[in-house]
Amino acid sequence: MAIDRLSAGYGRHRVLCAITARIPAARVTAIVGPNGSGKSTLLGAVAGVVPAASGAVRRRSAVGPALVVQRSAAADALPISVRETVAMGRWAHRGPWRRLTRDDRAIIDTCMDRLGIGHLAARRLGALSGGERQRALVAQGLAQQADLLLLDEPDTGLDIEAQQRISDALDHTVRKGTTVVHATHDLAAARRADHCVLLAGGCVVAEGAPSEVLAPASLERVWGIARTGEGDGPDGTVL
Ligand SMILES: Nc1ncnc2c1ncn2[C@@H]1O[C@H](COP(=O)(O)OP(=O)(O)OP(=O)(O)O)[C@@H](O)[C@H]1O
Repeated sequence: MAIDRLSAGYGRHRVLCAITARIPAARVTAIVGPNGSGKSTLLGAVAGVVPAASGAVRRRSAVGPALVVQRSAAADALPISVRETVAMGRWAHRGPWRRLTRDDRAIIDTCMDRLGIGHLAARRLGALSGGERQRALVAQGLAQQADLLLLDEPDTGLDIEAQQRISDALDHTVRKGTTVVHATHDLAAARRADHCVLLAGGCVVAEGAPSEVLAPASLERVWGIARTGEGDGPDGTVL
């Protein structure tokens, strides 16, 4: 996927300023940057839910991407079960009546199992813990079987098991050919990605291999701090 001079925002408030980036296919790309740097807006613009003011997102596929929003953005009050939440991932495949096929049901079960939430299928989404809910939203994203999966901070505030489940599920879908792009504050997760885009103030500061993009000089430039790795706290310091 190629993002070419993409500008987008909300009304008159321009957030992204001519973003240009190359997102490698069937790989994991991490979008990093300080709070308010435009990570969610970029994901939204790529997904088409935030309209582009100018520029373009070029993809080979005509199929829309799957977007997994931050769990805080998911409506807790909806009387919807975990299974129904994951099933929504199949709606785009099923037209207005949304009658699920046997294949759809098998995909929904597989996605719940992959995230370790099969036992929660009948529970109400709003009654789950934050980590459980996040896993349900990732399962919904996987159930869409899109070739581009966009995730907004899927790892924030999760325990190690939930993080590992999500990470394993994403690795699996990448091996099957899906392109994954996730926004994160977790530098360790960003370093594990294949590609990294660093944003500040709605602009791309650096793009490329995580080891280069997240080098101490960039971190210092963007956050005003130098993190040299060992002896400087855990690699996964959340910024
Ligand atoms: N729905 C909205 N309406 C108006 N402005 C918005 C909206 N969503 C975000 N913004 C503004 O756009 C800018 C970028 O926000 P965005 O959520 O894209 O940043 P972010 O890098 O994802 O931040 P964070 O790390 O805090 O999640 C901020 O100034 C924010 O206030």
